[in-house]
Amino acid sequence: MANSNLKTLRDSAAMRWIALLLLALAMFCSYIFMDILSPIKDLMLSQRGWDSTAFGTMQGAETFLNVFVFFLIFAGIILDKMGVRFTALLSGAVMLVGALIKYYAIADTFIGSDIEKWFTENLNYIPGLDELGVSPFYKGMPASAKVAAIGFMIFGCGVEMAGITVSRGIVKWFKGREMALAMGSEMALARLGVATCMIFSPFFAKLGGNVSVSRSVAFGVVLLMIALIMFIVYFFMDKKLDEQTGEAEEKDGPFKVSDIGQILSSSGFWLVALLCVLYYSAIFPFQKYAVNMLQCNLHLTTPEKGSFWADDSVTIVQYVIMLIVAAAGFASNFMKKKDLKYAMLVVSIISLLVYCYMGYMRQSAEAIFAVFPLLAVLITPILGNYVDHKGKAASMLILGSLLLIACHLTFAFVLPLCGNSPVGGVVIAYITILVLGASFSLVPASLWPSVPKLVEPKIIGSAYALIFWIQNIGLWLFPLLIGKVLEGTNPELAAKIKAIKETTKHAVEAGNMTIQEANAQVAAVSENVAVSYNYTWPLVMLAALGVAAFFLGLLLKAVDKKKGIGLEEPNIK
Ligand SMILES: NCCCC[C@H](N)C(=O)NCC(=O)O
Repeated sequence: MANSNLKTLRDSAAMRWIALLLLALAMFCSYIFMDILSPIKDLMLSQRGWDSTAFGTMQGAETFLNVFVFFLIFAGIILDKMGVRFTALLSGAVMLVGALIKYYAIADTFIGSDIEKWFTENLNYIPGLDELGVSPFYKGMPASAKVAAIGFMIFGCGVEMAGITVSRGIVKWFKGREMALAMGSEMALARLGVATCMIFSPFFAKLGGNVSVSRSVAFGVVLLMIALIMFIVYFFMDKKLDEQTGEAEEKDGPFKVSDIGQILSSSGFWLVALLCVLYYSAIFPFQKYAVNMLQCNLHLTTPEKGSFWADDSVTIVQYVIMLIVAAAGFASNFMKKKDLKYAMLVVSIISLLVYCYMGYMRQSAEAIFAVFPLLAVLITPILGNYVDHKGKAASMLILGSLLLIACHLTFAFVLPLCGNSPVGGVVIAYITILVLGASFSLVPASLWPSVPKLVEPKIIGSAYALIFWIQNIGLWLFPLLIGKVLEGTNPELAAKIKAIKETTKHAVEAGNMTIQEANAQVAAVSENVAVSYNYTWPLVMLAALGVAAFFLGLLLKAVDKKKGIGLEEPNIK
């Protein structure tokens, strides 16, 4: 047994935070790749001949192996059996392999290749899965979308494995210290990754005036190489720590698969897992539709080409301002002097207001929505710090759910009333998105650091994996449900497209119209339809998830009090 008085790497604050930085930077890069195609859906449709179904099916493939082949469960077992550093390297490599496959699918060299031919003719039907409606491929899906889906499935395994590994790694280095602050900081950087992706993916795709979607994916691949390097450096730090501690955690009670039963028998675990799936299902799937929801409600008018606000350099300036918001807000957590702390916060808040103003002037739904992860960047570490020193994690989960309900109901019932008031509409949208961002800080900052209080250290990896698995079911299901509710409650829009397709088809057949004219008319109607959806019912459905999460939060607080789990207690005593 190692001498517990020995000074180890994690006793040094600098070393602990360097370890965190390595893990968090790797997650920052991974979150950028995760959404790399989301902001360039229109380009995928025009450059690669995909349609919305192909795009949605490819995006949904991310969770496929995790949910239906139980990869996440295996990932948890691998993590608990093999330890953090091995699993970190493995997840980094798996992410990179998946990303390279996706890159190849999108690259110009794929077009006209034998592989494209093969995939066009094959992989149309997966017996069993088609009947269940969960197949990641379908007949008529473009070959590039099929191969991209395969790559994204593999990447999805890697990124979720990385997620649980990083959480486990943070517990290893920070337990009994600033654990929630560390987790909050890691998540803050991940949120910055999402905001970075929203801005830079379209930027790279359109760089220099010629459109290349593969350039965006290549940018993501380079970042994943950097993520792997971060994990390699972390490997050596983690090894050194284990040499110093004699791997005490692992040796005191080696992990057995049967230990998982212990997790499943904990009522606290189930409440946290259910709360997690309900809450995150109302956030991540919403994120995929939010830009379109804003376009439908706010009737934004893009600035004229060539005008100041339409210039690419404004995008870069806005991103730099975003970095100032994040850096000043984050640094304020570490300022010992009160004056300096408040000065940093003021800088951060003023920069946030400037950012919002620019988003309004650019009339860009993407830029307006990019403020969502931004507030989370700013306050997740602050809330993590609060959990470390004051506790109240269960209460924060309840408050986060309440804010979620309020925001989705505002989007559903208040925003549609603002369509004719451009300034009022954007102001309400910003306030609601910022409050949602606050909710998205409250819940993650209190939920993830609570898991180590529910299970023994040797099974933390499996506990995180089980929660992620349950969460992934929601992340797979709810984007589909939102789409279905949206189509079901806006039948006139689908009818409009059907009608124009039929009218133009007849006109072409009768020789009254050229195919080009017909396509232009269909495109014009589709463009108009795309910004005309009424989002009320999908948003009510998401608010209902918030209501269920709210009641689970109340129950969790009661169970915590009865069983003395300590969720309301601070991490640092
Ligand atoms: N697009 C999938 C996102 C996966 C998120 C991951 N399982 C998770 O919950 N991470 C923690 C977080 O708050 O982002």
